Amino acid sequence: MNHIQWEPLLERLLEAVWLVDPNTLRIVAANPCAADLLQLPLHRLRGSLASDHSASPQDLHFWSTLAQDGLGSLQSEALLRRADGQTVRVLRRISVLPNAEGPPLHLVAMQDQTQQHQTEQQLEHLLAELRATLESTADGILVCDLDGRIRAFNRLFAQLWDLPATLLSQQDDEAIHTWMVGRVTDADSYGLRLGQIQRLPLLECTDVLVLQSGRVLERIARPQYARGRPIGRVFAYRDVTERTAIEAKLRLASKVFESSLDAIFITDPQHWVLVCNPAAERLTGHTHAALAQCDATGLFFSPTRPDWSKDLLHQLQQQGYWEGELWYRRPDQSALALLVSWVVLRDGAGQPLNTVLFAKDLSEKLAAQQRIEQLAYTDPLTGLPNRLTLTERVGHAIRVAQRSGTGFAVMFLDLDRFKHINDSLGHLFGDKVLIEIASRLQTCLRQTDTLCRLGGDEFVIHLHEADAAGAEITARRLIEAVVQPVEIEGLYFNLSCSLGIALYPDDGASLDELIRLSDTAMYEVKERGKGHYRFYRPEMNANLLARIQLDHALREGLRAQQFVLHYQPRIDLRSGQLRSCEALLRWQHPERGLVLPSEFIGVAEETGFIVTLGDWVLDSAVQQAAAWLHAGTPCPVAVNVSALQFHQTDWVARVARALNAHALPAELLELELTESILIRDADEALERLLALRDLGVRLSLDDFGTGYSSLTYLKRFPLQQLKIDRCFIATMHTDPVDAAIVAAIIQMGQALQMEVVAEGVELAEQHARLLALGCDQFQGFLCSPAVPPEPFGQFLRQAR
Ligand SMILES: Nc1nc2c(ncn2[C@@H]2O[C@@H]3COP(=O)(O)O[C@H]4[C@@H](O)[C@H](n5cnc6c(=O)[nH]c(N)nc65)O[C@@H]4COP(=O)(O)O[C@H]3[C@H]2O)c(=O)[nH]1
Repeated sequence: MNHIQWEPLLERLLEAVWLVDPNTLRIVAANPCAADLLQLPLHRLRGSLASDHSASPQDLHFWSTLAQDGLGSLQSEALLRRADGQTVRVLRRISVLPNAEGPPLHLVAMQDQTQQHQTEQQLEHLLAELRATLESTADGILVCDLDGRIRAFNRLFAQLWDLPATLLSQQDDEAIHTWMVGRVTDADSYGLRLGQIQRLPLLECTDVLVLQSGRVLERIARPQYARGRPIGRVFAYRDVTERTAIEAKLRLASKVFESSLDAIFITDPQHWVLVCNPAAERLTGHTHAALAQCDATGLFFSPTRPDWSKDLLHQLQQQGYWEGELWYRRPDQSALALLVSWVVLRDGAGQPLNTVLFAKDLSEKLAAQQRIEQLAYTDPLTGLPNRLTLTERVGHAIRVAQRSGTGFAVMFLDLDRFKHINDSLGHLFGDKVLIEIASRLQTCLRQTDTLCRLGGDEFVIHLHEADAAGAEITARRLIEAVVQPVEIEGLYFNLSCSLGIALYPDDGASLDELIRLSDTAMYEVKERGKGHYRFYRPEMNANLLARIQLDHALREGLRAQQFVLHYQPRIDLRSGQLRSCEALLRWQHPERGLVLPSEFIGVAEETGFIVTLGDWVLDSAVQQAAAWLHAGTPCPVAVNVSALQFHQTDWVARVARALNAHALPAELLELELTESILIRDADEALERLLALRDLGVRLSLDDFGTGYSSLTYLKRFPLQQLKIDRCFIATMHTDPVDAAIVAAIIQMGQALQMEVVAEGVELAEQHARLLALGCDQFQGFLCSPAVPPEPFGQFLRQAR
């Protein structure tokens, strides 16, 4: 049967078509496209077995099974062989073509798949390449669509996030996102940021994520575009743990560099400055720009080692570091001492890269050292050597003297009444006086002598190789220097000093002993009127001992009730009537008899025992006045108050207690105060005096004329009485100056409406003059000395 009749029909088809006889599986007709496909002329195609063109065993097998299974509609891929031996992949569709003239035929239509196959292969290749690229990037990549669904990720991503194997195989986006949230340290911020990134598809951003494992990831999120539109997002994760740590270290190093108190210079290997820190600018007084490109070795100098830089270069080369003390001259020409540490930095091959030098300012340390040394050896107020220096120098002098047989003198100098200055004008003023005196004393001495301040107003002088004659000359010079008028803060006044001298080796063999002995000699001067000098004599020690014994005896005496009060009347000058009396202390000593206050008040004041003794006097005098009052012979009693007593904080309360205890009206008690009491802390004194006045006690100023005699406090303080010191009364009838002073005091008292009492009136002549001058009262042997209470009581009764 001829099937070529089909060919005109087949010719029009665009696909390659065969008609195959199902029995013989021979091609009975074909179209030109089929001839082209196999590159065979039609006539050779016709009649050939379909399987002749198969290029794969599967295809041969296909035709053989088709023969057995019969007709059906099939579509499959097949590999054909062309005439030139090349294979061609086709998509083959086989369908049944009914045939009116015989059994149905197989219509085999074939589409050349070569092109498509090539495209697919190229695509696959491209995909493989893309995958390889994805895998070979240095970052972990996660690709998501706009809704956050995961489209791809690479192995590194899985590694960085420690994704477990189960998640890798599951393809569960939600589980992967949850895993990631669970890995970061701050899940809240992570979630917020991710939400923000999702809401803004065009956002490009870089974030740093810290994972709980300690790993630090940098995440770069970029939009993914297709045809100009964002279709998703690519997240690139990079492990920056190490980099972050290095950056943190660098930041720290930079902070240290910037904030270091020590100057730091970084130089090139030839020591040219490249960089320096702010401390270096402060230290040098130059800006960074001015310091850059300076030769660092030229910045410093060493006054003691001119060739220090040679040593530096040698040691840097040999050992890689150098340390030493150098100096820097600042622009204002001041020189700074520095501790410089110089270090060489080398590369891996050992070649010098840079040098770093650290410079620490030593000025404060040096100043502190100097100050410590100064403090250790000098008196901070006057700058004079202190006892330590004196000990060293005298120790040396003793050693020299022992060898050479020479001697030296030690003097103890104490300012007279310095305490008054300190108390009345304040410590700061007192300090200025001491500085002035120290400098005056210094000018009287040779360089080899040592003037040392022991403390307070006490000075010790070591007179180098001086004998008694030399010491005496120097002592006079020193006293003369002290008595010159002093002017401080516009105030002029005079000072004096007492000075004791001890000689080495005659008096003592050690400094301590010589100081003690010269102190004893100085004390002796004080005792005998001050303002002079004395050499130590062995009997002086006995005096000191006597004072210690006296103190002891006084305390014992009070316990044994050996003290008594005597009373001296005060008489109205005009009427001659008894007005009041002064209680005066007496010590009824079992062996020494009646001892007067001049022999013990000084020691009692020195030791502070005067406070106890004064309390006893106050109480006894108040008791006596109360007794006279109750006996119907009232007589006001005046009691002497020492400075130490007055400055007891509860002094007013003590007075009130004594008055209450004996029920004495306050106006029958008079307190005699000295000027020094009022001068010291005048505000406090005024407060106390007002409190005493409020109690009703009369207040009297004793020994007026001998002290400061200041009008200011006479006006300011609530005093009712002024007592003219007896030294003026004693000579007022012979010395016109003293007479004028007495007259002035009386006039002043009258002007201030104060009663004026003259003390120590012994002569009728004195009495007459005082009366003429208008003095109110007198007290003195002319009338009566102080007498025991009984005769005084009698006196009172008679006077009534
Ligand atoms: N040459 C001479 N002297 C006369 C004459 N009239 C009185 N005197 C003496 O002059 C002193 C007057 O006392 P004062 O100036 O307060 O001076 C007193 C007073 O400062 C102090 N004193 C006496 N008793 C006490 C006391 O109880 N407490 C305190 N803190 N000091 C006392 O001792 C100083 C000396 O006291 P006394 O030796 O009792 O000496 C008394 C008295 O006996 C006279 O016509 N000619």
